[in-house]
Amino acid sequence: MDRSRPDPCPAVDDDALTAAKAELRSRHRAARRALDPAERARQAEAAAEHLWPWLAPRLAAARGAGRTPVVATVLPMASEPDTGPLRTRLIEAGARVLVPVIEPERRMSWTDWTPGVPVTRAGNAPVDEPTGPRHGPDALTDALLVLAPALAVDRSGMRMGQGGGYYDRFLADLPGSVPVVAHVFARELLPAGEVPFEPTDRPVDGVLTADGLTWLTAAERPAEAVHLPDAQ
Ligand SMILES: Nc1nc2c(c(=O)[nH]1)N(C=O)[C@@H](CNc1ccc(C(=O)N[C@@H](CCC(=O)O)C(=O)O)cc1)CN2
Ligand SMILES: Nc1ncnc2c1ncn2[C@@H]1O[C@H](COP(=O)(O)OP(=O)(O)OP(=O)(O)O)[C@@H](O)[C@H]1O
Repeated sequence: MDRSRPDPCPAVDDDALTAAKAELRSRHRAARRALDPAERARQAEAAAEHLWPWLAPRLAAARGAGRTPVVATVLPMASEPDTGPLRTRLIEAGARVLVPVIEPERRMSWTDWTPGVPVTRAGNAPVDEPTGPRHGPDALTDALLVLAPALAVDRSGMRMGQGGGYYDRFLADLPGSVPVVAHVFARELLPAGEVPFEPTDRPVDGVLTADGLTWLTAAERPAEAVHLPDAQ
């Protein structure tokens, strides 16, 4: 996957960047809080449905080759896009589902999620984490997909998360062969250049919303973003 950064980097100083991120975060958090739970549930089903035509053949191919396909996602906070329907499908398709655990120094490890797995609330963020064995980033070296949380992402692939830098650090070391797709609400997919970024930020390859799966940089697609809601 092409993970080159958009160029040129916007010329903003650190304070302006921090302020721009804070403003964008508070705007998107407020919009998320206003979303009706029934609509959130509908959107979770729709997002899983849109991802499936791309994912299912890859899951089947891995299984056919005797491998257990690995997909990373999250156990969502109440305000985030729900990943429940997708996780259920993944387990039914024989995938291994890994979700993050917060570690010191803003690092993450990964644990297996299965239906009914015991979870505990993270110490310093409102997220649940399975209590089972933890794995380092190597568990995702050959992953089929990393579905990354974000508060907003723009069409150049720059994502803005909750502000901890957890995913930034993780993605910086992830092999470029693993596709990274940001999972957001449709209104959080913004025009290119609207998400402020730092040199440590690494663009995502695609964006999943309830409206479709959008690839931003994959080699087989044109340079500009292409919307493929029903991609096979
Ligand atoms: N579901 C999920 N798990 C995740 C992440 C994430 O973004 N989503 N993370 C990705 O880095 C890490 C946790 N990082 C986090 C860091 C800060 C806040 C935070 O400040 N949250 C706000 C509340 C946001 C809201 O409810 O809308 C807060 O506590 O005020 C949340 C998660 C690892 N696990
Ligand atoms: N690879 C890295 N190494 C060291 N510091 C980093 C790295 N990536 C990001 N940071 C720092 O982490 C802090 C938070 O970054 P940023 O605002 O981009 O987080 P985010 O993308 O919103 O959060 P997350 O990645 O957890 O979803 C910033 O101060 C940033 O400089």
